[in-house]
Amino acid sequence: MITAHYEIDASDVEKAAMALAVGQSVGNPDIRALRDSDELLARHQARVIDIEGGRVTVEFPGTNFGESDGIAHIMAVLLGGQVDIDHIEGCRLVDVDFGDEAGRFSGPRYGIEGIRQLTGAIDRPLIGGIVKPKLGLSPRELADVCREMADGGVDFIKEDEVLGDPPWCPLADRVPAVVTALDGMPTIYAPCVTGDALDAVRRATLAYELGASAIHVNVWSGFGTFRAIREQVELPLFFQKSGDRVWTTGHFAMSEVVLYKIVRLMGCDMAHVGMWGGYLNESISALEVKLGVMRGSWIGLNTLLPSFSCGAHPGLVRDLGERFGNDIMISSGGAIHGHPMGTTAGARAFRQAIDPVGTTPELDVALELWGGIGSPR
Ligand SMILES: O=C(O)[C@H](O)COP(=O)(O)O
Ligand SMILES: [Mg+2]
Repeated sequence: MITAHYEIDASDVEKAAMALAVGQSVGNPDIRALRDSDELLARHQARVIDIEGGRVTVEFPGTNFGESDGIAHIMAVLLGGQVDIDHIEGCRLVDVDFGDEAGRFSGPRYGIEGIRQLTGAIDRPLIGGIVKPKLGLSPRELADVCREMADGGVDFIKEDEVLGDPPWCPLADRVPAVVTALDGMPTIYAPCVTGDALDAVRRATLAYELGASAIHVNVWSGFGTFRAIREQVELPLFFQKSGDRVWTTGHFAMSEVVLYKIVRLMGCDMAHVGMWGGYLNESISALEVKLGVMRGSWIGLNTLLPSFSCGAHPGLVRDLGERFGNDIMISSGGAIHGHPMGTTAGARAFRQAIDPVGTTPELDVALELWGGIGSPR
């Protein structure tokens, strides 16, 4: 059984809730068919079990889900046809208990602990480096950028989400170039393989064969694609959220709790969580809710490492760690490559913000440029 919690906007919430339950299980929300026997309805019709104001809880019988019905099918049931009913003016999927149906999903292969083991970053926030310029680099230049970031001490590198498989920097050429450049270094490298399911899985497999040590996929690939890669490619998987607000805001949407539950269920090991400070300045409470979903104990699954980015700079590092704990990654592109002393210095400044040893000229320059340590709010 799957239990879904909704916030419904309708003049008649009871009618809306019934329309949702019936329409998303047995049939037309208004008209019963001749074959709608009592027995069939008892077995398959979703049940409205609670209504409090606009908050509605609906149970979907487990028998409605076959073993190979993945997240696409489940979401079509939980957040599908109700958007096509006029008298339901808004419907937000606030939370989901996937019940026994969660058992078909494997969750993160590595989790936070696994990522720590792979990188050797055991007891501190991790630092991620994002390749920038996002576009326009040749494989050789991209490899140089990655090497410079690794020299500066980043634990993880991802290509930015707008890098696909262009002819001037194809995946097949750039992955070996970067792998060679990072040879012997502990840094994890995640090429971006965002694409339609077929292409994303093919590209992830190719990246694995060419020696990549992680995989980066944007939300637009679709949740099932993350799961397919998780099952077929034995590498840490990074979820990049840009685009998520299309699904989490508006009259018909899922909450971020649901989003990150799905991301964890699909088997991602690291996920872009948002940012505190920077050009995406989310509230502490909203971030803590997401962190709870990613790092809290949940149905026996491995945890998911939250990656803060979108305007991160060294002046924010200490506060991020103090506020949200060690089990985070802080990822940056702009403030690494925009450091006046260059990319390696930019990466080093982030590391110095975590573990300052001796003099810290790179950090000092960064703090001068982007602001000193101090809470964003
Ligand atoms: O993909 C990301 O996380 C963003 O592009 C962040 O990049 P920035 O550090 O340049 O803001
Ligand atoms: Mg980006």
